[in-house]
Amino acid sequence: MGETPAIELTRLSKRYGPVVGVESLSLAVEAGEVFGFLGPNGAGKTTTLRCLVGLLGPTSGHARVLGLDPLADHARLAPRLGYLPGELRLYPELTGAQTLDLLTALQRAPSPRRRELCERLDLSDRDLRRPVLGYSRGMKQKLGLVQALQHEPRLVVLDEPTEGLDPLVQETFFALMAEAAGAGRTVLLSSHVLPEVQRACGRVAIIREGRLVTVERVASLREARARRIRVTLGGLRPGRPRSLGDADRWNPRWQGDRAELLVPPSDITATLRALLTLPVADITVEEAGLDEAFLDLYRDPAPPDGTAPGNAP
Ligand SMILES: Nc1ncnc2c1ncn2[C@@H]1O[C@H](COP(=O)(O)OP(=O)(O)OP(=O)(O)O)[C@@H](O)[C@H]1O
Repeated sequence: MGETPAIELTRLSKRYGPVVGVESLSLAVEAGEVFGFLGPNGAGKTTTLRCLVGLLGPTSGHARVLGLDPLADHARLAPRLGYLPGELRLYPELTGAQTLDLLTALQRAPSPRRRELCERLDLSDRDLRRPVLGYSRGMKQKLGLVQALQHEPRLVVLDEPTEGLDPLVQETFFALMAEAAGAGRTVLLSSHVLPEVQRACGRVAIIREGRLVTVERVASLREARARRIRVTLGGLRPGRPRSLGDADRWNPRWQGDRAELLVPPSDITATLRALLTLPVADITVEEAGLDEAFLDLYRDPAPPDGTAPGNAP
């Protein structure tokens, strides 16, 4: 693409004393991408996002955001960056409108989209005149989204953006993401919910225990999903140990004489060959759900050197 990446992490590590937040994370997000950052609880998503927006400094390695250093160039980045933290802390006595004014001042930029966003996210003028102390969780999240997008930033960093939003508002959120992508803005969205990322993002990084597991196009993640084999064996003697021979390495789950196993597509032929040497009464093969493919990635052992395959746009 030739352009400076919107986000560039180079062996970024952040430790909290002895605790690893993230470890040697290298990643590039191109301008105009809607990029997902996916991982289980405690994987290091929030830590990475905080390093990107200049709220945390890395222990080693570095981050470049829109070609700038998030800490040293914070003032230059502020107008071009929108950030929705995972735990939005607001001053309870300020009204919604005062909160947005305060955040506008910190963004050092006008907020041409505020009214439109409030309307689309169903935050009425009456709501905006109330102190946020009385806001529901969903209303706070909507206010958070308005402030993250109101100044039309080049890059939007969203930590678990749909938390607390009802399904109707989630639809508006997805529409906003599609529009941002259409307008050439870059979005980085962290989540532990795969369908959300699948819907909004073109590429996704999967992170676990502070390390990058893989960076994939969402479409490839679908293709790479495991196959589920269900096999029924004939002639098993009660009380005798059950085995699928070589296919036991896929940890079959047994129920009577029937076993179920999840196998990566690359191993499906070899596994079927191994199974067909057994007294098979019945066998079926189908694609596993996308969630299961994703859980497989969560469970895989981390690569020893912190590198990950497929880290190319
Ligand atoms: N301020 C802190 N002090 C000590 N350890 C921390 C701190 N913040 C995060 N950690 C640790 O760093 C690791 C990564 O945490 P982080 O919050 O970045 O993960 P996450 O992927 O955002 O998790 P979640 O999905 O639960 O929000 C965890 O082990 C966490 O306990």
